Amino acid sequence: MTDGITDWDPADWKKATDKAATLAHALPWLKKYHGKVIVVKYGGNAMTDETLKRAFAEDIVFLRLAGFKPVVVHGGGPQISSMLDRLGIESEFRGGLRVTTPETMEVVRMVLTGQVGRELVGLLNQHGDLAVGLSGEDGGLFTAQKTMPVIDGVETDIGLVGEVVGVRPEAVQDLIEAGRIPVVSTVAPDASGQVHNVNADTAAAALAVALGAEKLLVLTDVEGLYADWPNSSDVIGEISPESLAELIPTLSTGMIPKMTACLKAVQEGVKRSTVIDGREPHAVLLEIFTDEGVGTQVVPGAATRIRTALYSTSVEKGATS
Ligand SMILES: Nc1ncnc2c1ncn2[C@@H]1O[C@H](COP(=O)(O)OP(=O)(O)O)[C@@H](O)[C@H]1O
Ligand SMILES: CC(=O)N[C@@H](CCC(=O)OP(=O)(O)O)C(=O)O
Repeated sequence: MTDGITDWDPADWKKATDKAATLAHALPWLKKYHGKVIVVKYGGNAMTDETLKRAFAEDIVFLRLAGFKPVVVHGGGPQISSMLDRLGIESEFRGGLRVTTPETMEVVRMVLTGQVGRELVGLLNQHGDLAVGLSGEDGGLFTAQKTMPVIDGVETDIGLVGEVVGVRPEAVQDLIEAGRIPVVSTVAPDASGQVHNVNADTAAAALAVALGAEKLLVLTDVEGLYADWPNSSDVIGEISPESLAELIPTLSTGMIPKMTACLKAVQEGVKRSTVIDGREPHAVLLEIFTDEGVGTQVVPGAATRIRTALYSTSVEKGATS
């Protein structure tokens, strides 16, 4: 009789050994990032699909349980536009930034802190109640100053839009030290208490600098920075801050604040910033645990490296947003 003795199915054994090999391969990155702060900016355009949102939450909780210190800064541009639309208020962007009247500001604050941030905290907390939401108004986190972007060579008033001029990261640091995952929405008061709408890429960069983050990861809805958008799907894999500074004036739409934020983060001490495609399930883990990385990395001293797109539909998908 052989009761109680079972054999491995060869297919299951192969799966188990593959899993062990994958985990062992992760060791260098686990060592590299253990105890390090990684600021992850989750753009509204990457939040459209429920499966992707759940995969994002899994990645962030994975990083935290693996000993990293992830901090999420979220956007919500499309969600704000959709709410404004429902309320019959038109959305207007100048230089990639939303023209923000006092009425629009009320909607921005409601959607970012009351809807998008809440949803993300809920998704993360399905894995163990680690996430805590806060906004730039909490604990003096951000101080904003009205910004007047130069558009077509002219300083332009676009309303209650701010840039971050001060960060008091203590509230976020307290949460990190308590083992929590901070989830930050980017509404920020100026010195008089008037709340301003701050582009989430800009705010994420300011927070990454203030926290001394190892990395700023920016999730969006394209494979990275296209070298010749919208004509070709060649992606800039790696670029130095100096070369990026030369390129930024030639960029359009949301890529202007995004790449400016990546540049500023690296210029002010973050080791590298990377734009990755949030439409790819588990994009965060893919970026962190691969040699080449994915997306576009801004790294001091890098020679510009251009590669063909990993999937050919990138430009068409990106160009629709
Ligand atoms: N050179 C470029 N490379 C990639 N995307 C670009 C480029 N120029 C403009 N874009 C546009 O920028 C968009 C991303 O910015 P944005 O819509 O603000 O994203 P998010 O909501 O993730 O912050 C892309 O979907 C694409 O349409
Ligand atoms: C000033 C400004 O443009 N603020 C943005 C804030 C949200 C954001 O940045 O969201 P994404 O990351 O999804 O683009 C806005 O109102 O849309």
